[in-house]
Formats: sequence, C-alpha cells, structure tokens
Amino acid sequence: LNIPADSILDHLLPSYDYIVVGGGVSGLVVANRLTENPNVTVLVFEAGELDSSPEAVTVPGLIGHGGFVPPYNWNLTTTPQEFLDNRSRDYGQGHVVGGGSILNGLVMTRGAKAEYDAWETLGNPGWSWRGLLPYFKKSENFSAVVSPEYQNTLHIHPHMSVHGTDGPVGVGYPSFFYNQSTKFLRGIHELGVPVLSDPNAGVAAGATIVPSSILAWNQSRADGRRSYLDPVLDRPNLHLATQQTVTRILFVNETSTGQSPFEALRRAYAVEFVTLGDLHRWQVPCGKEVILAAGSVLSPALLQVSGVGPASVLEDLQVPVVLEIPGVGQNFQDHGMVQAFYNYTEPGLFSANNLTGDTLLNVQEQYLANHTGPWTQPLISTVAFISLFNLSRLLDHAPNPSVIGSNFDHKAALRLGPDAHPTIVEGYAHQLRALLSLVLNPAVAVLEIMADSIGTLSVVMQHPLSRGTVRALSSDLLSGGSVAPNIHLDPRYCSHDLDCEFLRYGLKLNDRIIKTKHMKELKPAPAYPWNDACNDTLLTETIKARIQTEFHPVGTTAMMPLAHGGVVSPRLVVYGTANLRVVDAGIIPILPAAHIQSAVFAIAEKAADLIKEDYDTFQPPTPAPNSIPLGPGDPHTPSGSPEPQG
Ligand SMILES: Cc1cc2nc3c(=O)[nH]c(=O)nc-3n(C[C@H](O)[C@H](O)[C@H](O)COP(=O)(O)OP(=O)(O)OC[C@H]3O[C@@H](n4cnc5c(N)ncnc54)[C@H](O)[C@@H]3O)c2cc1C
Repeated sequence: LNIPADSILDHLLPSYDYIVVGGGVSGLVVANRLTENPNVTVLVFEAGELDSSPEAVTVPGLIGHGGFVPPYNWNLTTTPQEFLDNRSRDYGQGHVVGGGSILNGLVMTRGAKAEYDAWETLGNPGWSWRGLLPYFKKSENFSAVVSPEYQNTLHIHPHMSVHGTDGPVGVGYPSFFYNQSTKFLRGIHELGVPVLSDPNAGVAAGATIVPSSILAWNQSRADGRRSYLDPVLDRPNLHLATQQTVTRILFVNETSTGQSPFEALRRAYAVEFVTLGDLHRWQVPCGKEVILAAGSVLSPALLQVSGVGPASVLEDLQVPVVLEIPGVGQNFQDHGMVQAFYNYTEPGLFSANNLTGDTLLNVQEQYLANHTGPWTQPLISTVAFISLFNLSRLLDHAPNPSVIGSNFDHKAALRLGPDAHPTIVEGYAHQLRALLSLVLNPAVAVLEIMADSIGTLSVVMQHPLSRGTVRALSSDLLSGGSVAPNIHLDPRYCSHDLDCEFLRYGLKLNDRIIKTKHMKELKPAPAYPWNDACNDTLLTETIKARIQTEFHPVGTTAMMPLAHGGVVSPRLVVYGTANLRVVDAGIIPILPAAHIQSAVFAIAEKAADLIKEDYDTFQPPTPAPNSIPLGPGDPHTPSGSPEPQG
C-alpha cells in the first residue's frame, strides 16, 4: 500500500512488526524481502516522494548532464574543508523513494575480492567476498547482451559464473558507445595496464567497460524503487509512507541481560515522525525491529538525536543519553574526486558534446522509438582502476605506502585532536593495517580514472586514509523547517596528506594517458592547469580547490567491534540494543575501490536474511508494554492510533 502523504494518520496500522527508516536502496531491499512472509507487517518511512519518471532520471544519456531534479535531493553541504581550501562543497544525496539510486550515475562495480575479505578481517565473520557473492548475484538480473562489434573492440566478456540473472536489479550494457571508449582502453593498454573483460569477478585493477544499472530491454535506469518496490507495492503487509520525516527512534530498557559492556539492552519501541505540512510529532510502535536505512549521512544523525552516539555529541545536543557509542558519525570515508577536462579537438569525433540542435532531436527520436543510440550511453562507462603496482611502474616517484605502516602515529594521522576517543583511534589502526595490505595488492586499485562521454578524465582516490565526521547540530532535525542546516557534515578531505598526493599522481598519470598514441588521435587540448602536469605545487593547489565528492559516503555506523569504534555487530545490530539494526552504506567499514551501490544492494540482501534468520530461530521479543519507559519526554505508545507529541 502506498499511503497517501496527506492522510497518513488515517491509514497507519496501530503497530508494525518492522519499521524501516528510509526508502532508499537498502531500505527497499529489506522491505521487499521481509514482506515475502505475508504474516509480517512492514512500514517504510521515506522523507521524499515517488519520482515521476522524468527523462533526467530514467534516460542514461541525460543523467549527470544537468543538476539533480530539485525535490529529489537533500541539498546537504559539507562544512568548509580546512585541509583543502576552506570552502564547503555541495553534497547531493537522494531525497526520494529509491534514494541515491534515483540520482546516481548507473555505474555497477564491486571492487576486488580482497576488499571484502578486509571487512571480514576487521572482525566481521561472514562478510568476505565469499560471504557476499551470493548476495551480489541475488540482487542482479545481469544481461550480457552487447553487439559483437563492441564485445570485441571494448573487451566485454562477462564471467557469468559471478553474475545473477534472476534478481531484481537490471544490470547490463548500453547499446551505443562513443569512439573515445575504444581510444581510452587502447591508450591504457599501450601503457601496459591490463584491460579487464569483467571488472566484477574479483580482480578489479585494470581498464574496463563497467556494466550499468539499466534494464537491458528498454535501456533505462534500473533503481531501487523500480527493482524492489514497484513489483510488490500491492502486498497488503507492506506500507510505504512517503514525505514523512523520521525525527527520532524511541527506546525503553529491556530487562537486564548482564551483557557487557551494557547493563541492559535498549529496545526500540517506536519511531517518531513529522508528516507533510504538520508540526506535530507522531509515533508509530513496532513489535519486532526498527531498521535504519537513512543512508550514511542521516542514519548517524538520527541515532544521535535519539540519544545514541558519542558522549560529547549527546551532551552538545542536550539529549538524554540512551547509549554512549563513540563511533556513531565517526569513520566517515568518501571517494574524493577531481574532474580534469581534456577537450578533444579531433574534428570528426562524435561525443556527448555534439548532442545539440538537430542531432539532439534525432538522438532523442531514436531512443524513444527503439531504445538505441547515444541516449543509451551513460556519462561514465569507461574507466581505469589503477593499482599501486602500475602507478609506481608508470611514474617516476609513486606515493610511498610505507607511511601507512604499523609504526605510524595513528592518532596524529587522524588529526582528530586530543579528544579523539581511544576506540576510534584503535579502530583506525586496524583499518590502516587492512589498507596497507589492500594498496599493496596488485588486484586492488588505489586510483580510478573515469573517461566520460564529454572528454573528462576524472581522477578519484580509492582508499582514502582521511576520516571525517557527521554530527546533528540540533536535537530536532527539522529545527528551522528543513534537515540540511541541522547536519554538520565534515568529510575532512585530505586530512591525511597521502590522499591528495595520490590524486596528484593520478593527474600525472592522466598526462601520460593523453600522450599515448591512441589518445593523441583524439587531439586532446587540455586547458590550464592540466597542461602543466610537471608543476607539483600547481597541481596540489588545483586539487585542493577542486576536490568534490563521488557520492560514496560510508563508515559512519561502521560494522566493527565496539572496542574499535564500531557501531553495529556483524548481524548489523546496534551495540547495546535488542532490536535496532542499520542496513545502509554507513555500515561499510572500509570503502572498496568501486562504486558502491552494488555492495549496498548486496549488504541489504544479506541483512534481510539475517533478520529472517533471527526471527525464525528466536522467540519473538516481548512486546514493548512490559518495558520501562526511559524517562520523561519519551511517553510510551503501547498501541492504538499514533499520538501527537509536543
Ligand atoms: C549523485 C549520486 C551519484 C551516485 N553514483 C553512483 C554510481 O554511479 N554507482 C554507484 O555504485 N553508486 C553511486 N552512488 C551511490 C549510491 O547511490 C549509494 O551508495 C546508495 O544509494 C546508498 O544507499 P543507502 O540505502 O545507504 O542510502 P540512500 O539510497 O541514500 O537511501 C536513504 C534514504 O533514506 C531517506 N531518509 C533519510 N533520512 C530520513 C528520515 N529522517 N526520514 C525518512 N527518510 C529518510 C532518504 O530520503 C533516502 O531515500 C551515487 C550516489 C549519488 C547521490
């Protein structure tokens, strides 16, 4: 049931088994899988609306060429970036059913096997490549269909044993590629970097055509909503509540368990929300679990305003402490990116820049008539994932990863100041060890170079050593009327110097790439400063002025031991709670060298199985009425209609 936004109070059940907070990628996967059992009820709260299928969302060739469709973006910004140029950056995140998968660039990559094995090494049994591969496969409906011409010139030969063909998310290849894709792959090959026929089979370092999240049959976007929600929205046990912003999760103390380090587990008994055009807070109780899927930025903020987070943050917010968990909102990681435009001047070249006037009309007509042609081609299909081995081989002075090693002063490297919690520092030390082994692995990338359809070679750091933070600035996320101003989002890009250093080497590598025989045929005319790759000072300044997000935030509710700054257990349960899970990108402990949506789909598939397992094998938890309310201001709503809160 899609509950009408303006009359939600007339439609809500008195209570739900599961309440999912956030109807983005992860939330919709879990809601779909849990409601396969007709005996459980699930309510999904989503702050955004259902998209109206505008071409800017559905047509691959239009995505990323204009801004975001305004209501579908949270309009978040970062704090001024002190390790860059002291400017803040826009930070687009999906505010729409389907979340980031409605805005994203369609790239579907997984990274290397070793990336996931590192998650397991960090204390998470079952979260290795082997543990996740069945879920990568379960989520996708992979089509290897591509014309024989492209198969050969672009080396597209997927390994079908690692792909699923009957999952919900369409994954495939466009029916059209621009000529620059061939030139780029050949240029990279000239440099001795391998060309991969399938980047998603466990070895991810090399140049490659990436599969896209598109439906092969009509060459349009495949997203979380169309894959996991639309086909099951008529299930009577699945309720979707759009344009409803969750403002808090409410807890009671469970009977003491004697479990260390928490005296008593906290039970999430209800979710508080604000409905469209209303100032009241309403509550809906849940019988089994609250499942947090609000994304890496907003899930930690919601935990904090609900009293779960670092002591200092809870104190600043003046919220009653439910659980002190230092890692909530820490360990933020993102792929920082610099876009470098190379302006191919070859007169006969056809690129997405040529889609104007009559050409554009013809291309549009072709796409609408038979789903072929340049509009099927996403902005990004052709990339090179560069390992440290290849970077060192191709450049005179490659970055020295030994500084990541075990003798390093972790606390100083974090640059979090004297108040950094010891568990965060300890967790960082463990991550650095895992990162060192990743960057030295020739199957793993340290840089991504994305050759897009308009002549940009964007350079992206793949294993950042910097760690940022997310913090709620007010105990009321809607203070002042909107959420964005109440979020302190500080990626702390390049707080570790090596991150910017890697980008500088990436730009030097670009210079080598455009000077290869095949790329020279495009007649690149790099604009200043990309034409001066020898000037390190200039490159560093430019990087610092131009770094922006690749939209891959993770780590803020990391799946790691509590003693290492983690927030959730390997079963994704928030430490110290009986029934609160996080299933979104925030649980990723270390960013893989990949675009992350395929991992998020897989994580959520696995999360759904974990939840099902727990409730099949264990007695359903005692309902909330037997529990003790945490204190004034948290009135308990045992049953009946949702109640307004002051
Ligand atoms: C512009 C952009 C481009 C990207 N490009 C790619 C790409 O090409 N390839 C790739 O692999 N990945 C890409 N990504 C990343 C990918 O889309 C995300 O990793 C993925 O969407 C994360 O899923 P999630 O479930 O963690 O969060 P989301 O998908 O962001 O879902 C969170 C949902 O929770 C909702 N929500 C948040 N707070 C509340 C609240 N308080 N109350 C109610 N609802 C709430 C949000 O509105 C949102 O719908 C891109 C992301 C963006 C934004």
